[in-house]
Amino acid sequence: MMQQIYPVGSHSYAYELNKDFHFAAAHYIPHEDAGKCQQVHGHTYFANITIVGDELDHTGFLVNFKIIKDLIHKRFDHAALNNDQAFSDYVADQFPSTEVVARTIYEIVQQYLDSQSNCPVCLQVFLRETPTSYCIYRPKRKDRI
Ligand SMILES: Nc1nc2c(c(=O)[nH]1)N=C([C@H](O)[C@H](O)COP(=O)(O)OP(=O)(O)OP(=O)(O)O)CN2
Ligand SMILES: [Zn+2]
Repeated sequence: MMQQIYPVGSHSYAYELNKDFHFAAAHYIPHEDAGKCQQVHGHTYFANITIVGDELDHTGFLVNFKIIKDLIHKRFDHAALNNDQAFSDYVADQFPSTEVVARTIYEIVQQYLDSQSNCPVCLQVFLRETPTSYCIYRPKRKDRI
């Protein structure tokens, strides 16, 4: 796997953790304006997830790298994204575009982080769909940054 640093906005948290992983998945965009993307096709997605916080947990981790990968990889690797309940063929904001998949990954990760007593925060999800196309999803925050 290529080792690379991805752009992250400045923040004042003490710890910043990044987890990289791949997953292979099929999808289509169910709208005629999506051109060839209307046809079912596959990608080897590359994800980089950035998590920040000020406190470590009982293991000395901000969050376990393995859990972050498993949350996404176990659900989406070798999956047909359009069949996953996170996505819909009827609402554009839920079509499995790079943007929506990146946002969905954020939502899954942050939901897990919300259950942790040391309160880590997912700052952004970088999602590469092809060698020439990627999206960064950064939730809007009023606090800390
Ligand atoms: N804003 C978005 N635009 C497009 C998305 C998307 O998710 N968000 N998706 C697609 C297609 O699904 C396709 O997977 C990617 O398209 P594209 O980058 O055009 O792929 P190519 O490999 O053909 O790119 P080249 O750089 O021309 O080789 C389309 N648009
Ligand atoms: Zn695609």
